[in-house]
Amino acid sequence: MSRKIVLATGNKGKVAELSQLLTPLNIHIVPQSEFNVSEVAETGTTFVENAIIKARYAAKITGLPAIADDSGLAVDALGGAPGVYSARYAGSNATDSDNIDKLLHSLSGIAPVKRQARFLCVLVYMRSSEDPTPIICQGEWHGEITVERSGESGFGYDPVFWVAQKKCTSAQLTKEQKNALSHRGKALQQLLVKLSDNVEKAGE
Ligand SMILES: O=c1nc[nH]c2c1ncn2[C@H]1C[C@H](O)[C@@H](COP(=O)(O)OP(=O)(O)OP(=O)(O)O)O1
Ligand SMILES: [Mg+2]
Repeated sequence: MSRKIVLATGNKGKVAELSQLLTPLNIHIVPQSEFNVSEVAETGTTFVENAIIKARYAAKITGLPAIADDSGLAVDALGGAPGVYSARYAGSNATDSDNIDKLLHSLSGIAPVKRQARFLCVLVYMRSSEDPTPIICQGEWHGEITVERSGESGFGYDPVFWVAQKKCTSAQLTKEQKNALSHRGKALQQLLVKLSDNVEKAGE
């Protein structure tokens, strides 16, 4: 019998990437939108804290185990900004496009060789809202910020994240290609290993 886990994110792009990679497990991943879980304030100063806040909240509302993703973009020339504030870079109601505009503006005049950045992703699995030992996995993906947008796939900052290995932006990769390289894909590979142990044990 497959076990249900709630995916504690309101981001459809994340849901698409995470559910694809979780398919091999004998678990039923349900996005939190199906339970009307509202947005929770991300008050932490680290990705780890924010991922725990989101997982704990979804687990509490649904009574199910939860997986949360907190992620963002760290740009070297900006001292690691926008970092944990990536989703709110251009303000609390900012769209992805607003955030990209602000990023390109902040980097205007910065030479291509000085535009290194990395995506960071923390995934947290909590068996319940009171789980004292959540499983925490992290992934990183290095790239450079372009001077203009290219590509329509993915979400967030993908249209301006240059992937040297593929000579295109991450918004020009297929979902499979992005998952094979990305911060989220790497964190999820680790989580899959730890989760398959855990879910098998819990399901016995
Ligand atoms: O693969 C990615 N490709 C492009 N951009 C990305 C990626 N991964 C994270 N990002 C950006 C989007 C957002 O500006 C921030 C995440 O913010 P973050 O709070 O974790 O997610 P969110 O608010 O969109 O949804 P939720 O909190 O419900 O999971 O980093
Ligand atoms: Mg968020």
